[in-house]
Amino acid sequence: MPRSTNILIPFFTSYGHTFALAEAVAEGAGAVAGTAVKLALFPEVPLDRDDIPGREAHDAFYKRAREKMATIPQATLDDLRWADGIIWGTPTRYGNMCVEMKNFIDKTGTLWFEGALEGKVTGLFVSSGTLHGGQETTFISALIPMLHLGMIYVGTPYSENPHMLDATRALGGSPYGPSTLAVRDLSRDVQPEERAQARGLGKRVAQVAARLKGLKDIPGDTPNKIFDETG
Ligand SMILES: Cc1cc2nc3c(=O)[nH]c(=O)nc-3n(C[C@H](O)[C@H](O)[C@H](O)COP(=O)(O)O)c2cc1C
Repeated sequence: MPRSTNILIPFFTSYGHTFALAEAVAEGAGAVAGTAVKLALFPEVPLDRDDIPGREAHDAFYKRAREKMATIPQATLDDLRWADGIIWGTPTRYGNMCVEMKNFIDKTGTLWFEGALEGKVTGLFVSSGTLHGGQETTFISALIPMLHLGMIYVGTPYSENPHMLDATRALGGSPYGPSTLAVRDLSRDVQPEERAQARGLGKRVAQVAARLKGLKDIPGDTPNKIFDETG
């Protein structure tokens, strides 16, 4: 019997918006026959947080998100080995990925050395506070380590996401991937179009990963070992 296609969805969320997208991504991937899906949280990096206005309300969102995610395990490097496709989720932090995701990526040196992630399929999803707060820079900057690791990036096309052409409403989502907006007081819910785009990414990555599974092991002209000749 053929092995299933394994899709890992590692993510971080402070207040739950990225988690809501992660659930939709998981739903989309899980709808593809023969796919096993695992959600996993990047370990939290403790920060000395400043006392921003509205801290109490933010803390309530944080606590509620932790309750909802009580059964979700922490992401490990073995999860990355297990996966045929990896769909990463991050809140925007100053136009970039969150420290939790970067911290996790920076532990993948051995996997990079082995080429263990080469040929795996990847995608991203993002939550930001505001529409122009750096969603696209978050996607593009987070894509860079994926390419260093040799992964194959999958985005979300216009044909499946017509809301991306509707410039009259503040909706997340771009060809780079699904996204949502939390707004300043965190009160905005993920919108149906954003959820559908997240499901679409999950489905697309699962389908492409199923096709490309084992790509790295197909014999070619170039040995797949980074330091074979250079030492
Ligand atoms: C340190 C910090 C930096 C942030 N930087 C940005 C930013 O550059 N642009 C933006 O739109 N939102 C920014 N935000 C807001 C977060 O993106 C927002 O809280 C997040 O999308 C909520 O997602 P979550 O519910 O999954 O945590 C920042 C938040 C924090 C705490």
